[in-house]
Amino acid sequence: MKPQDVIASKSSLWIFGYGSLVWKPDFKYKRSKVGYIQGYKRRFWHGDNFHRGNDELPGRVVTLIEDDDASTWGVAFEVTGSQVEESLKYLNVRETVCGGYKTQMVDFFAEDGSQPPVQALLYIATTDNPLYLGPASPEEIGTQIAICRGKTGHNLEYLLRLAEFMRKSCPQVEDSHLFSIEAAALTVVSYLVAAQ
Ligand SMILES: N[C@@H](CCC(=O)N[C@@H](CS)C(=O)NCC(=O)O)C(=O)O
Repeated sequence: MKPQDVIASKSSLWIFGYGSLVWKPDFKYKRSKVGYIQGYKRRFWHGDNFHRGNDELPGRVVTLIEDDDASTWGVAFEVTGSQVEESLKYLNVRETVCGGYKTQMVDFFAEDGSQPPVQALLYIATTDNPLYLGPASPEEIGTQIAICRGKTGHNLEYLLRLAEFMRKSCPQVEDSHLFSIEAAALTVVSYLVAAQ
């Protein structure tokens, strides 16, 4: 059986989100927990020519970059029964077909320590992905996000919703990468508004 078939045959599965999934899972799930994964840092280094950008002006969305000293906070969603296949089918289109992400299993640690770590599926866009854009300054990334939009909406919404989630649900986490890009994007927006 292919790994995807093994996963889809499970009666229960945890799916970890760290980007748009934290604020817009858009699939049915039994329960969710805020928590983190170890060994990865979240970076706005993945391009998006569908949801939040297009071929001429690709947007910037997050992916995970391996870093033994880092952890990334987000939300894990438990899907059970028919929700497993339904969520995987939906996410395959949203994440893999439209977004260039691939699946990977990691250990998820719930914030409340209510359970030992559980294996969770996540979607990651690796550096060999044709949409990978790589590192850039907060100002460059913020400017790109401030001016891009795609079929799902503005790239700015993607950024601000993630920043809002981190402030509300993970206030103890200082994500300088995320918040420096947010500040840069809002500065660009203020200039664009003033120039009108
Ligand atoms: N895989 C990450 C990132 C997911 C992500 O942002 N994927 C994009 C695909 S490029 C998406 O679903 N966008 C939908 C949207 O922007 O509303 C997560 O777990 O949240």
